[in-house]
Amino acid sequence: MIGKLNHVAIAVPDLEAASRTYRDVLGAQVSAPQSVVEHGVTVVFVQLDNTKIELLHPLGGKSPIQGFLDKNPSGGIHHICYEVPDIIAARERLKASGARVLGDGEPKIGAHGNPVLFLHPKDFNGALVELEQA
Ligand SMILES: CC[C@H](C(=O)O)C(=O)SCCNC(=O)CCNC(=O)[C@H](O)C(C)(C)COP(=O)(O)OP(=O)(O)OC[C@H]1O[C@@H](n2cnc3c(N)ncnc32)[C@H](O)[C@@H]1OP(=O)(O)O
Ligand SMILES: [Co+2]
Repeated sequence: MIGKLNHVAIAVPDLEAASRTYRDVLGAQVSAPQSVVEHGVTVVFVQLDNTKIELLHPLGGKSPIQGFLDKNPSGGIHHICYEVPDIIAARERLKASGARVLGDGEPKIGAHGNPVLFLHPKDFNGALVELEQA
């Protein structure tokens, strides 16, 4: 069911500083910040040869990543995103297996323009999992 690693997301307290680190210290290709209001984050993409890094910062007063940053003020790895060919089929299979699909269970359009869902970290060895139909 899961295919490629689409991205690894890092929640950061200072998006500009994190962007500079990836661009100037690690020599990576870094995008401009992109506000994704529906997801409550501002995101910067770090393009790698074989996957992407998402640098995330809370946007608005109800960001789902604010709690994570409160607990991890220096930031940290927030989630991993796997690609699936059919996100509805994946959702149904996961629900049938007892995994918790977060939110209302309906896919939203993510930062890459594809439908995404999130799975509870407690069901996946403490890792927040995102699925993206690609
Ligand atoms: C721009 C879109 C972009 C894209 O790729 O397209 C994105 O990726 S948007 C990313 C932001 N959106 C989300 O993260 C949506 C899914 N996340 C959530 O629904 C929440 O963050 C949730 C439910 C995972 C955690 O919410 P909250 O922190 O408010 O709840 P708790 O503090 O009660 O946490 C419960 C339990 O889970 C542990 N936890 C929380 N976040 C993480 C995490 N990122 N990785 C691993 N574990 C996490 C937390 O420590 C609690 O554990 P406990 O042992 O009970 O303390
Ligand atoms: Co993501």
